[in-house]
Amino acid sequence: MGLYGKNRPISDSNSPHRNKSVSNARKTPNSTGKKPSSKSESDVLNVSSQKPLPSLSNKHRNKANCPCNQSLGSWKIDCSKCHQFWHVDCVGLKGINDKTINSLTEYLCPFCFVSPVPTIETTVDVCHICRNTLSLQQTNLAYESSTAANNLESLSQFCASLGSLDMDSLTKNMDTLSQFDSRLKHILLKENSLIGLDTEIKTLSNLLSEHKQHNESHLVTAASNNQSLSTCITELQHNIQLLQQPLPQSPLGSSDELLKVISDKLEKLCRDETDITTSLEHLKESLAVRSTEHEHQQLARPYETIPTQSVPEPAFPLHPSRIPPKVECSNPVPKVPHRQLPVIDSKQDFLNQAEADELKTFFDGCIFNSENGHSVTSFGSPYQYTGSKSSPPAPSFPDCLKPLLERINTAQSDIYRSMYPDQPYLTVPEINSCLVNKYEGSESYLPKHSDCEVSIHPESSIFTISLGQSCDIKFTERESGSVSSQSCPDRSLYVMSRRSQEVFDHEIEQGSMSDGTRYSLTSRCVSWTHKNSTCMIGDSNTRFLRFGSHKRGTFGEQMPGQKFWAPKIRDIDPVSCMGYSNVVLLCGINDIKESHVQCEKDVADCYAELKLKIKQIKLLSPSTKAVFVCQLLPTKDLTLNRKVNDFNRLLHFDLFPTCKDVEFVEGFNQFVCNRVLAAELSMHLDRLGRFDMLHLNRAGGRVLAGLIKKSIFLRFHGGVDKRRHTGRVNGRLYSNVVATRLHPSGLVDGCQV
Ligand SMILES: O=C(O)CCC(=O)C(=O)O
Ligand SMILES: [Fe+2]
Repeated sequence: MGLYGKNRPISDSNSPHRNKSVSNARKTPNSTGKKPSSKSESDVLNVSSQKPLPSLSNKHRNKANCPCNQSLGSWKIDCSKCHQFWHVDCVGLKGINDKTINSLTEYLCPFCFVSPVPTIETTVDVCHICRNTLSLQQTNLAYESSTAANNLESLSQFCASLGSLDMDSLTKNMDTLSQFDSRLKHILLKENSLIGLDTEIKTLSNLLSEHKQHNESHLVTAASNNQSLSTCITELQHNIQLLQQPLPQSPLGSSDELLKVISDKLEKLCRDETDITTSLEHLKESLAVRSTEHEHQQLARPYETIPTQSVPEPAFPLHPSRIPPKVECSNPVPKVPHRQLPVIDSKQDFLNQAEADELKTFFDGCIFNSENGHSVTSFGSPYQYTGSKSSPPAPSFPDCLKPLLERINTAQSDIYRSMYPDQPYLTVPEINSCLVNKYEGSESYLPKHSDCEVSIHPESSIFTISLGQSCDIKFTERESGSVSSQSCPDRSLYVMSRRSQEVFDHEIEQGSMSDGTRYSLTSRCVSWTHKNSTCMIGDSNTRFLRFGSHKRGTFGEQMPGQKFWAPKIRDIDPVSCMGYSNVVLLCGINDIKESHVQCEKDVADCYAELKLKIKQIKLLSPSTKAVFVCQLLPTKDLTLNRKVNDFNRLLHFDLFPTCKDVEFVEGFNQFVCNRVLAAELSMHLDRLGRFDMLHLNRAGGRVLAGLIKKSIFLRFHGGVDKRRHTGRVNGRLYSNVVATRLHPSGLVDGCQV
């Protein structure tokens, strides 16, 4: 076989048999002279005998011409068996280069290729293309008939049962059912919109009665509106009750009667709804006039005291559409002292001479990768830092470094325990990585930088041991530009905190070293899970939240962190957040609980204090990616709940839309609005089993922990910020604390924990 390619071009125009059409060579099977089979050909093949079968006898073909009989001008390939030439395009080899085709040792053309599926038996001279196709058809047919046979029995059973059906009554029943179904849908739709309307009316009439006390001028219209509205509401409620009553039991077949009862009630409801909507419009108009006038008065108006045990009605007449005014923080944000030292500890002669000599000899034999002004190698967990040109491999700690690592970990533990003496259950961040820098001669240097990498544990100290030639390391406070330095003689140690990296840069200037070699060994606690590091600051409701690596009861290894106690907003210490990727704040209830917080403006002041803290955190800790704020949880005290509502509304309408990288802790709304859930999650107050609706119990703590964890991980998994300056914040609808009313048992119901 071969190919007519560039070297052997044969175009159809060059072909000696160009004018001989292949189809001319075709013969009907009978004309081939072969003996016809006993069955007729169309019987065997199950094909129409009208057209001649595409049989191709070898003898009649013009083998130099492609059977397509067209001059396509493409290369040709010949069949190994029948030696018929074909255009490469005609046999589906278009695009394959001539080299590949020439390298084929065998090629069977469509006439000679026999499909691997069994071909049909025939004595007729049928070309293989047709045989293959027909054979496939036959196989399919066989399969389909066997499937049909299998299904035949169940089909015949079904047909038999169809015969015994009373089609008339079936059609009737179906009609009735579909009518019933569409009317039911209608009722459900109406009921939902009516419930919504009912709530809106209640809110508006509460607002109205509130306004009545302060403004008499519009009282007449409003009062008459209110009166007609009240009548309508009573009607509406009556009708809804009627609808909710069990419908009369009807004997089979009287579904039409049932439907009539329902649709009568429905019609009545619709009429009432129209009346109410009209009255509502009037009411809204008269309220709109006055709400502007009273905005400022309202902010300064003291909250009325609502007795906890005797008020059956909702305590929150506030409507979410009343967006609170923007709360301005004094600008610029007052500075918080960062309280960080560039070096928290240092020791001369940290290593003895023998230890130092052993290490120097070891490092002299190591391969270092070139960086700006110096070179590096590393051991333990890999430490990757911004601006690095090389990613040196990090083999495990060599034996000569192990005793040193142990000493450093003891020092780390001492520093950590002294910082958090009251949290002995916390796991000390383990120093697991050592980066060795090699400086050779006076030309070498270390560029200005800070070790504020996300992979370093925020509570890890950073230990640097110097070996060989001494030098000075220079620290610059970023904000003020003030400079200090630390001398690093042979065998000495200096320690920096991770927090200080948020405010200081360090460097070794060119010329600070004389000739000779200096090695520095910098050890840290490093892991990629530290990108989730979280600083939690909160009141007593955070008491059951624990960081640590235990599977149950802690946030686990994937979310390392530290908890800080802040009963009031003023106790939030922005310094504790430094270096953490996430900050979670759950604080404020004890502030608004204070007796001097008497009106909406006082609540706004508490909120402004929180907003200021958040701004300070962001200034002090550039590494912090997001501050997550928890809404305040409602309490058993109805008056306090009004303040809770006002505070939360400011979070929604002021904090989240105006402060970048401030996030919700997701899921709080369900958390506080589900009465059963809320009761289960709050502490028991007394022996009677009444709930302390201010504090979460252990289960409540677990739910809260779950919500916090979910919010943090959601953010990392591409949560999309869809903030809008409307009733929706971050794509979520703002919702008030659930309306509080007395439970029949006498316990306050509805708002919780
Ligand atoms: O060589 C030193 O003393 C400092 C090393 C250092 O700052 C670093 O590796 O990040
Ligand atoms: Fe550094």
